[in-house]
Amino acid sequence: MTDTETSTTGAVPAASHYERIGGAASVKAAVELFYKRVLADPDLAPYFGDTDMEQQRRHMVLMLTTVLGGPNNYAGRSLPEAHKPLHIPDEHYDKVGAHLVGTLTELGVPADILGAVQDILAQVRDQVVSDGNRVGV
Ligand code: HEM
Repeated sequence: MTDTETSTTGAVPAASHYERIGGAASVKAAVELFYKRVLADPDLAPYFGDTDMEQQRRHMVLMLTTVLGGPNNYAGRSLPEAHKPLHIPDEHYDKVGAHLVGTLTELGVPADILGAVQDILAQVRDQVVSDGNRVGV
């Protein structure tokens, strides 16, 4: 048995992905690095032209915390509400996903947690991408 599984007595609960990567400080570091990468990407930066990046980072920290099994304090908009008006094509979704996975890889996140994040990226794609032209293009 690994130290991440629940013990047979049930006395030691399994650590969440959130706890295993180092909790709040690690998620905050990951989100900062992630948006640095996104804003340095000329295909993606224009989406964030009118966005308050402080607030954006706060929302993403809370969302990633929840996704990784930490405390659920996310109170932002739903993924479709936030993204459908942006008309994001699959190719830009793929780039954002690659930046997220690349960031987590760079920070040394274990492979099983990376796999779980990739599964979630596949599950929520339809809530984020949409057909049609990008606003302003
Ligand atoms: C799994 C993928 C994604 C997740 C989990 C995610 C998460 C979030 C969250 C939590 C917010 C804040 C919502 C709020 O303010 O209430 C947000 C907003 C935003 N996202 Fe994403 N996002 C994803 C993919 C993308 C992609 C692919 C793009 C662009 C290519 C993008 C562009 C934006 C922009 C521009 C905003 C801010 C909209 C505004 O300023 O009103 N997101 N996203």
